[in-house]
Amino acid sequence: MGDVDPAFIQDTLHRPKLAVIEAEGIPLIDLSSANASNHVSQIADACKNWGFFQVINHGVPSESRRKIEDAARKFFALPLEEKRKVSRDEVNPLGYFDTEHTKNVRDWKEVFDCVVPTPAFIPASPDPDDKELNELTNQWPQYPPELREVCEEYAREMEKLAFKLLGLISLSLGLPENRFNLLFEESTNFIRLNHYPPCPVPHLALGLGRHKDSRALTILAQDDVGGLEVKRKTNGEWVRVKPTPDAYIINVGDIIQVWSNDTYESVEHRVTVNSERERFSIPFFISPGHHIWVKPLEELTKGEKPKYRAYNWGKFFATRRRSNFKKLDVENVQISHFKVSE
Ligand SMILES: O=C(O)CCC(=O)C(=O)O
Ligand SMILES: [Fe+2]
Repeated sequence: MGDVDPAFIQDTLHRPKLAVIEAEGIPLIDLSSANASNHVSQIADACKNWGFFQVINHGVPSESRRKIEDAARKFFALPLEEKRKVSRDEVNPLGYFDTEHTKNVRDWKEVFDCVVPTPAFIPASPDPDDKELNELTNQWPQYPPELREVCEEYAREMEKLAFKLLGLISLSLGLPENRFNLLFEESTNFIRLNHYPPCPVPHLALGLGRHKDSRALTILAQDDVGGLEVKRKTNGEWVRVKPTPDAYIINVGDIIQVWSNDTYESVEHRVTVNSERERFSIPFFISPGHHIWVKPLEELTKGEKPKYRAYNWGKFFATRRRSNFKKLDVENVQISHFKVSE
């Protein structure tokens, strides 16, 4: 193991297999208008069977993606002490971070988080009686100077795509296309820049441990290296999402699972690393306003029991944020904690 910090080493059960299984069958949906009549049923099948799909002809200009990818490379190439000037800390959850732990094992990665659009607010504490809000403040590095502008431009493109996808998801659940729109007023959307450096022990560590995304929907740009693995619903096997040039990978997050009363499930995924090539990825997490109470939609629970109690998104976020900062002995707050017993 050489000099590798034992904090990175996964339990035997969670170590990646050496033989990669390519995911056959993760749906690839062509969002160009010529195919519009199929979009809703394609999305319904993808959300039910995989919780993941890829989109092409999505309308996001490739220039906008190239600019943010270039800026991310420039930022992560800076010396550590430069990056640490914009480090996230116990007060500010945004900025640079290289000591993330997922399920208490350290991830082989470094990240930069920013919230867009601004201003965005979250509760000051997890305490339900504390009504104080804090504004989320981005920490922009000095270099590359264009980072802020490219993130803001990229976020505007992501939002357009997000509303297109949320509209299709809503239709696929038998709801009006704009059903979700109001829930995203005063959103807490954020962009994460991920950098996974080459790893000397790729069979023992993970770039990002198995997890589900806690927000509504994730739109991910991955580069051509590959490493994202999805837990296939049919047999629980980890399968690799093959990089498709210019495509976006979309996955349903926990909030859509709750809104849809489990019709669509948030699926576990993880990232493997390799000893030769660094990898970059950029997820955009679409998230409601802090004031939103997340619960199964009434239209979908007529004649059916809601499977979750309502939880306040802002308080959930504040609780996660507090525990994310430290390596914990207890499990992070999860939607399963709000599940109504059968
Ligand atoms: O890097 C990737 O491919 C996935 C990242 C991811 O799942 C996340 O940041 O939540
Ligand atoms: Fe994720």
